[in-house]
Amino acid sequence: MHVKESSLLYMKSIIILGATGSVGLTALEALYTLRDTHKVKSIMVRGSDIQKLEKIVKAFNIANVIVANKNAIAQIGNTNFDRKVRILHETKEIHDFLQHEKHDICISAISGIAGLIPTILTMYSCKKLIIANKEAIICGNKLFIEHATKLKVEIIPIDSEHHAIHSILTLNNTTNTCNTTNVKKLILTATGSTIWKNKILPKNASKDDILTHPIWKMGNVITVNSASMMNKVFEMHEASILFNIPMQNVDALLHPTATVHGIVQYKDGTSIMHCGTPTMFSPIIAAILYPQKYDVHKAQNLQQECELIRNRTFEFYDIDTDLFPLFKLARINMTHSSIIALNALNEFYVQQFLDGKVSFYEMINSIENKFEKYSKNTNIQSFQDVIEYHDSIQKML
Ligand SMILES: NC(=O)C1=CN([C@@H]2O[C@H](COP(=O)(O)OP(=O)(O)OC[C@H]3O[C@@H](n4cnc5c(N)ncnc54)[C@H](OP(=O)(O)O)[C@@H]3O)[C@@H](O)[C@H]2O)C=CC1
Ligand SMILES: CC(=O)[C@@H](O)[C@H](O)COP(=O)(O)O
Ligand SMILES: [Mn+2]
Repeated sequence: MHVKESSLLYMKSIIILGATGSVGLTALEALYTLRDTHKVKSIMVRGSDIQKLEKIVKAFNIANVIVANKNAIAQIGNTNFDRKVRILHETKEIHDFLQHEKHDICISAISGIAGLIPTILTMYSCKKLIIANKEAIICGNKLFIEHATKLKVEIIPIDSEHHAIHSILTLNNTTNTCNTTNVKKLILTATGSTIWKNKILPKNASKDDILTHPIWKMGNVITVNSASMMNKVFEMHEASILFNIPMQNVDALLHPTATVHGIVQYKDGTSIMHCGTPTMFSPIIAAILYPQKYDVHKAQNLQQECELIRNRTFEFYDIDTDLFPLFKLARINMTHSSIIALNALNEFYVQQFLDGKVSFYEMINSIENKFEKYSKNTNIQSFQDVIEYHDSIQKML
């Protein structure tokens, strides 16, 4: 047998949920680097840009393409998809496929609660979950972790701060068990986006201000969430759920350069900080290869990482709630249903903002005011309950 053939036998198969997005494209970039050992077999998208989709499918020779938005299917008829590509668009066939088609690794990178059910279903057939989709984690909450535990799915976070914390908590082992025994606090860093950089009060913030991030190039929704600081509120819950640490022991500090991504403070008064160039390439490739380590010199674009801390000043500040009123919500005790309500309100008003229907300031005020009204304690026992509760909140808006 030729060497090439024998290595094919060990090719790891990948499914990317949200392959056309910012995280999805970076994941594809990482997987291109690993193309001798990893094969992108399936992807799921909404179908917003069929030409982009077509390019990806061709470049990676992808076998299965799930398109969630049925209206996009009509456009696919006019494109050059190879006839061998299987295109799935009916809800039942999508669900069956996700639940039963075997993949070695799932990269969950759909934005919003729309990623919850696909991620949950994939856990039946794929045992390594690399996840960026924080809304799925916080809305699924303890049900999400119980589901993964029951199905023996290994979860590896790639949200940059959670990747940092995960790297610290697994420093002394290779089994993906996070050691939190002597942990006092988990601290996430926040850039503050342009709001902090240019000290713009929310009242004066324009759409251009908000959609230009000084550090990260991301999808629109998370870019807005970053500027409103809702991203950090979500991420604190995400950390609490993933690492099984009470919210009182999770904190965030403003750190404008995003050189340090996460800090673990121990009971003995010492802390470990995790630094890295602000690019999602690092968490993604680390998670794909975990527990093996990636050799940074293999990737041209990460050479600078060696220079990361030379002549640097590391600044950390408390998060100012005059600039970021929504950060007050990080200090409120939330039930499972109130987190779902908060996400539902946020998804609704962020979309209104992106559609030009409300200003950034109105968006923030609406989320804050409506949260008081809609955050009732409702019993959530299943993923179905999560989706129904989310939908019921959005119907009232
Ligand atoms: N961007 C980043 O650097 C980071 C992102 N995250 C998190 O990762 C997730 C993805 O973020 P990001 O990549 O920025 O988002 P993008 O908006 O750039 O991409 C979203 C992706 O999800 C797909 N999608 C959207 N809705 C649906 C749906 N209903 N069904 C199927 N697919 C859908 C989109 O398909 P289509 O293109 O066809 O619309 C696209 O592929 C979010 O939860 C975000 O908070 C976390 C850390 C960093
Ligand atoms: C890359 C990543 O992980 C984002 O979630 C990032 O954290 C957004 O930046 P903010 O710190 O500005 O929210
Ligand atoms: Mn993050």
